[in-house]
Amino acid sequence: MAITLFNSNENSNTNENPSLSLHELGWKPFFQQQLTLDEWEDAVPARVIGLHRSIIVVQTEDKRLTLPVLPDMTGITVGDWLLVNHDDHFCRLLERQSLFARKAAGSKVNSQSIAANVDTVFIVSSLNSDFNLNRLERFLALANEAGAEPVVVLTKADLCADPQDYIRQVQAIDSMLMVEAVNALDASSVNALASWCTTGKTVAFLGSSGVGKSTLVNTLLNKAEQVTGTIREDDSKGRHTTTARSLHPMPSGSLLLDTPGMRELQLADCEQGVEETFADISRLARSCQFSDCQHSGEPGCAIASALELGQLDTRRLNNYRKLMREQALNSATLAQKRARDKSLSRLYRSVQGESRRRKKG
Ligand SMILES: Nc1nc2c(ncn2[C@@H]2O[C@H](COP(=O)(O)OP(=O)(O)OP(=O)(O)O)[C@@H](O)[C@H]2O)c(=O)[nH]1
Ligand SMILES: [Zn+2]
Repeated sequence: MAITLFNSNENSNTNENPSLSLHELGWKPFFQQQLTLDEWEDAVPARVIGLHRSIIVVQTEDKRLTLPVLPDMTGITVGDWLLVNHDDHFCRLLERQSLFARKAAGSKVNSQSIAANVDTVFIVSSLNSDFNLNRLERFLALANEAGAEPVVVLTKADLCADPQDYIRQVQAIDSMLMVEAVNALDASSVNALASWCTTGKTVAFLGSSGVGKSTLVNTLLNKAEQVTGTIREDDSKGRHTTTARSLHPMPSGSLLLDTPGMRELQLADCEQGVEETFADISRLARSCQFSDCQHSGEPGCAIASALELGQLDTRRLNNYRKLMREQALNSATLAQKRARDKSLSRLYRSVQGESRRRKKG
């Protein structure tokens, strides 16, 4: 996804941008209740709106600040709420209401935060040969794992003979799921998303390449043309280009969280997200006669009878099994890698210790 930034120079601790109220920045009782009375006196809430290699750009109720990234600030990501004291120094990170994270293998960082405090994630799929229920379920599992409300947006409705048929297919996944079919190029059609894009709501987009995410965003931003997502940024070391990872206010009052990391999200350590996405199957499994039922021909299998009665789709059951296997496999690979890194560093330490002892001796 490539969109235009509001302000390419984010490196000035000035009051150059219009002030936004805390509510407009996405502040809610969930964050408010985390503050002590002392903290209210000594600090102000600040939302992370931009993230670059060595600086974090935050917006308080009355100013924009750039903070240097200090060691105790690692893991902070765009969308986070921080407390900043009256000298503009970082105090602490507030607990997140939702978090998209990439489970990265490695000895130091096991999980990389990608986007925090997203209220609604639009899962975008186009109404053409790209339409794929299995893929939608995969994105739903990611949204559920993150704790963000998913809304399915079916684009290219103008090119589709029967969008209603696709809407029905998506609703068959989960009757409570919100689904909208739109022409992403047409503002009046995209207006169907207005109720999720109200003041102070943070929204993000997930979906494969070419499904119309940038088009949707540009329509929401009232932009006629699209500009690429890299920005020029001034910092103390001079001018250089970085990848945008930012939160942008939109004309509707909502905040668009746009970060390239959303593309690389994988199903790993995601069991809860998958279970939530397939809650109907977990529910059925609980009423199988045997508590360890494998649903492969055992007597009294509730899943087998739901399949027989047409209450459960074979496709959906297969995809559930596939995504469970996939997330377990990815998690196992991560665990192995972590264990390997750990034992390697133990080995290095013991070798170092040994050679030191030899030198001494
Ligand atoms: N007719 C029609 N064309 C659309 C619609 N949505 C997107 N398109 C076209 O589909 C193409 C791809 O759209 P993009 O918005 O670039 O897709 P994207 O999801 O941002 O793709 P990436 O940047 O690769 O992730 C563009 O040519 C759009 O003009 C729609 O609702 N109707
Ligand atoms: Zn069973």
